[in-house]
Amino acid sequence: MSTVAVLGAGKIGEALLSGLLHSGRSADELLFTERHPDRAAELTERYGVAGVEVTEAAKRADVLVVAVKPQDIDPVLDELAPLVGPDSLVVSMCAGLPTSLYERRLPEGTPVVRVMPNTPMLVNEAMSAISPGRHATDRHVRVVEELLSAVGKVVVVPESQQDAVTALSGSGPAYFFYLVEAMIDAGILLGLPRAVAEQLIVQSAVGAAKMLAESSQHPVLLREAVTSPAGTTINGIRELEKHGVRAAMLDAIEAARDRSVELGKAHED
Ligand SMILES: NC(=O)C1=CN([C@@H]2O[C@H](COP(=O)(O)OP(=O)(O)OC[C@H]3O[C@@H](n4cnc5c(N)ncnc54)[C@H](O)[C@@H]3O)[C@@H](O)[C@H]2O)C=CC1
Ligand SMILES: O=C(O)[C@@H]1CCC=N1
Repeated sequence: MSTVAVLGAGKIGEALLSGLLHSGRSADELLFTERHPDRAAELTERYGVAGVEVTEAAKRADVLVVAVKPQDIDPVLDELAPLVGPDSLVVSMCAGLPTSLYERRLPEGTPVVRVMPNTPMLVNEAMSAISPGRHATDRHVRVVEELLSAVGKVVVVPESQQDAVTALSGSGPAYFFYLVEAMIDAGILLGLPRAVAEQLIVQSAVGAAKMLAESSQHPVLLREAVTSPAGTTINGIRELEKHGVRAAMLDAIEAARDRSVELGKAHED
């Protein structure tokens, strides 16, 4: 088994470490770097994974997964440049950052694969989209596919689609959580105890997600099956339409895509 080092163990870095451990990987095959010592100590205590310096991570790991914020990428590239080369494999999970940025800043021929995962990796239900850079071969793509298949589903997409993917599945869980939050508030408005409202909505979300994943029916048909003629649901749908919820979703995801593009542009030469 290959050794994987996560560079920057924040929310997504932790989700990856935790998901890989869940999937049966041993803590000895995982490493991380983290600039905040308290955070590093917390993760080592929680998962038994060693926090190391980037030099050691580059020496010991077969796959280096960059999971710092896009705004923090410059020092990471400076640190990595003398430590990697054509025999390394660098995986970027940073929103917006193109593989060409890494290729420009790292030694010629360094293979880079861009990935957009999401936080359900914590429960082995991630959706990850991967795109090879200029020097990444089919073998590199397979290595990354195999790594991320352990923590969820994986698709390979052209890098030109990564900003859209980031807006849809990278940010997507936040929009579902937001909706759930709003529906729980509605339960409070109607006078239900908070704990009951939470249970009703969370289980409805789990059930709806399972139906989406497991039935072969289109979401429109699943919704129609809940919407009885002259019933309750259609009254609710009319309000959603009046408030432009569908248009709001289109605008929201377009705005997220635009921000991903902007994050990439901030690192153009
Ligand atoms: N949070 C999410 O749902 C998703 C995040 N991403 C991407 O993952 C990356 C990380 O995002 P989050 O985990 O949310 O951010 P975060 O802020 O929680 O984690 C980043 C971590 O990197 C550490 N760090 C920064 N510079 C470092 C350095 N030079 N050396 C070692 N550690 C360093 C920070 O201390 C922090 O713990 C971002 O680029 C984001 O676009 C991608 C998909 C989903
Ligand atoms: O909000 C962000 O920038 C990151 C990327 C996708 C999800 N979270």
